[in-house]
Amino acid sequence: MNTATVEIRKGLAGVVVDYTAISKVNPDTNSLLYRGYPVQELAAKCSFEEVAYLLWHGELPTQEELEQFRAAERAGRALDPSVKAVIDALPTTGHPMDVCRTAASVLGARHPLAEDSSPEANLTKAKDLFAAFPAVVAYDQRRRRGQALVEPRDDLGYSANFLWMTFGEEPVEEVVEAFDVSMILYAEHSFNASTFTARVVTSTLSDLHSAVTAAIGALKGPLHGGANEAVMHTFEEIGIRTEESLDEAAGRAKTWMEHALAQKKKVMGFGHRVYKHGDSRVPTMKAALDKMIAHYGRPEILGLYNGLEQAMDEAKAIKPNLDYPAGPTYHLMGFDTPTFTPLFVASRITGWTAHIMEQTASNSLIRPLSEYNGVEQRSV
Ligand SMILES: CC(=O)SCCNC(=O)CCNC(=O)[C@H](O)C(C)(C)COP(=O)(O)OP(=O)(O)OC[C@H]1O[C@@H](n2cnc3c(N)ncnc32)[C@H](O)[C@@H]1OP(=O)(O)O
Ligand SMILES: O=C([O-])CC(=O)C(=O)O
Repeated sequence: MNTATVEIRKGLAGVVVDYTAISKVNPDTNSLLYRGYPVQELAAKCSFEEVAYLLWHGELPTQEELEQFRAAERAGRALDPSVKAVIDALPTTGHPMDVCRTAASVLGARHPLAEDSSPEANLTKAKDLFAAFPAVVAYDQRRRRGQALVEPRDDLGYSANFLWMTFGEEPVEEVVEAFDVSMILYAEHSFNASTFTARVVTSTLSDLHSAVTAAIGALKGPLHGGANEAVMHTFEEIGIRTEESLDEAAGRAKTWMEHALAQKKKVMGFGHRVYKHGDSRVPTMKAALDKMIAHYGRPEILGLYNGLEQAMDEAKAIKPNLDYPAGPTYHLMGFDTPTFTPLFVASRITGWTAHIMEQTASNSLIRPLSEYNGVEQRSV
């Protein structure tokens, strides 16, 4: 084919690849629906467990279904000793996302339904991963701090137990609510890079854990999930000074941003492939961040947040994405910066596995074309 007649869509930008009934991202109205429900409404009225159930089943659970699901989730929370042994064998100098990727793979290799990709088996495996992952993320942060494993508590909900296993202290309700909101907002976002990766792997008729393991690899990068960690590195580079006023912090952040943009730097936590007028999830996540700033009494964090946002808006009119308010929220809660993207993994397991099941139900091998632009045919 003549190159002049071929339209190359780098990064598949603007290309519609398939149907999905799981979520609808509408950049014109800045809206995001999970199975028809606005995500803001789900964040205000539902628990993360209910939202996970909705993503997999297409409907919110009845009270009885929720109780059954919660009981199964609580029964699957303990860290599998073989997964713990593998984590313990990994260096603490490596990135926690490598630990997540390895843990997903080990959980797959040990699952009794590993090679069964029937709808029932995939649903079971999705729910098992959902239940098992908080222990992986929580334990990995603890071991890096030289702390021992904290066993799960089955009298706590998903988010309260996650915080309990991470910090070994019963969290206050306000913090649990903000964390739960972040899990709901991170759960699903149509054909983003990691979900698409999971669908590509699934399209070869490979298994669910292989698809999730690959998706974790895709999420790690700073152009995708790794941006929540990168946002905190920006805050740290500017310098977090607890004694500083909101205005002083905002001033320093603005100066930092002006300098960064003058050097043509990409600042993580801003911009989005689909949303060009702001990310639908940011107002809800920012409200959760505001509550945490008030709860922990940290106005300087708001100063840094506002300063960067204003300077970016004035210079390039580029808006923050979900990772921007999520990063400082997790920081205030006490998570170590490299743990932020693993928190995203724990949440996005729901969306990924819903897409894996959707892809399986209506499969076609994903195999696009490329246009060759190397040297013309020649002889050895
Ligand atoms: C949960 C999530 O995964 S949300 C995304 C998280 N990722 C980030 O926060 C990483 C930072 N952001 C980015 O790199 C980009 O905005 C992306 C990758 C998310 C989307 O990018 P694309 O749709 O491919 O747009 P692209 O990167 O081409 O940017 C268009 C223009 O805006 C600029 N731009 C976009 N984002 C940023 C940014 N964060 N900082 C500075 N400039 C930016 C680009 O430099 C480019 O400018 P130019 O036309 O003068 O060259
Ligand atoms: O949709 C995207 O490209 C990235 C994103 O916001 C997400 O995965 O949540």
